[in-house]
Amino acid sequence: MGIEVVVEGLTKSFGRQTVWRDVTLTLPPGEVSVMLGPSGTGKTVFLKSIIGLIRPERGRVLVDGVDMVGSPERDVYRARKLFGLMFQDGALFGSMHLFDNIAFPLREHTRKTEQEIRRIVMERIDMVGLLGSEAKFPGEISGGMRKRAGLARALVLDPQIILCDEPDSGLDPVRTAYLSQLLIDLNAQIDATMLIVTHNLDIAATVPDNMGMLFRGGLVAFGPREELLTSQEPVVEQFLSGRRAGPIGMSEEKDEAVIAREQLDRTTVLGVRSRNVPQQLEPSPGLPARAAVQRRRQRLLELRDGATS
Ligand SMILES: Nc1ncnc2c1ncn2[C@@H]1O[C@H](COP(=O)(O)OP(=O)(O)OP(=O)(O)O)[C@@H](O)[C@H]1O
Repeated sequence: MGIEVVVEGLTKSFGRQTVWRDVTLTLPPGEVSVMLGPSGTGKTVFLKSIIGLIRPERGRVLVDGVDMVGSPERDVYRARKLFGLMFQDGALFGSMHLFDNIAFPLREHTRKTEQEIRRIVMERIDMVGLLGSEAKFPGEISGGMRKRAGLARALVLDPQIILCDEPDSGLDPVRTAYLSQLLIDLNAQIDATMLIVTHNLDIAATVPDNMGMLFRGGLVAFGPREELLTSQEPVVEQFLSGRRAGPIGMSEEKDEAVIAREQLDRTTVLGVRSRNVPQQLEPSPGLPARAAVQRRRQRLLELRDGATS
């Protein structure tokens, strides 16, 4: 089962620019969470802070007893092995074919034999639907396949926490839909805690158990999908409904084209801008049910009972 990630009072600045202040949230074990937010609000910096690649000035990120912000580098390095990281562009080595790209972390960080490495790599290649493409080079395959290869590489060390930075960037709507299904299928198969940073409202509406939103230097909301998708919070509501009027404006470092594309996304995803909660994706037929669903139900019941007692 995935590991809980507890973020407490996290503040990060670059010089005089505070990216975000006092961010507190918990990624529940094995659940899928999405972090939304206009461009430049610090979503990538947040991911990097969770894995200890960026050290915020204040706060803690607790992972398996290690504070990724304040613990000694050797402890952070050890805890980092619990993570799988999928970068925007797949971050593949152009000179290696897919098999070697995906095998790279195993050859770098373990003493496994080539036979074991082959078994693991082929299993992960199968999981992301790339069987038969292992001898291809990144330059010979589509953007969607490169993303899936990046995901396969993020999976080889059996991560208990998976961080995905804009997994949909550059993908058409159909490929994005396949990717959404793949993320849910992976969660059903490996029960890892997942955090996905995205602008894509289709992913936000159908994939995660929990959603959060960063805006103008802070976390405006984080909670169960049902709450966020029906939220009256002006920033969240505007972002999810795609209206121009509202607190999110041109100052959020977007150009007209980005705004137009995002608005198109939102209209399509949420249908006639209804505030109904879209259905969450289920694992593909033949796969196990997501263990997180039952745990989450229990967790939310306990939260509700705690609030009413
Ligand atoms: N190493 C760095 N040094 C200085 N400033 C940085 C550094 N990394 C990020 N920033 C700044 O922090 C802010 C947040 O950047 P970040 O990439 O996290 O935004 P984002 O929300 O992921 O944006 P996008 O959605 O466009 O990818 C930006 O203003 C960026 O310029």
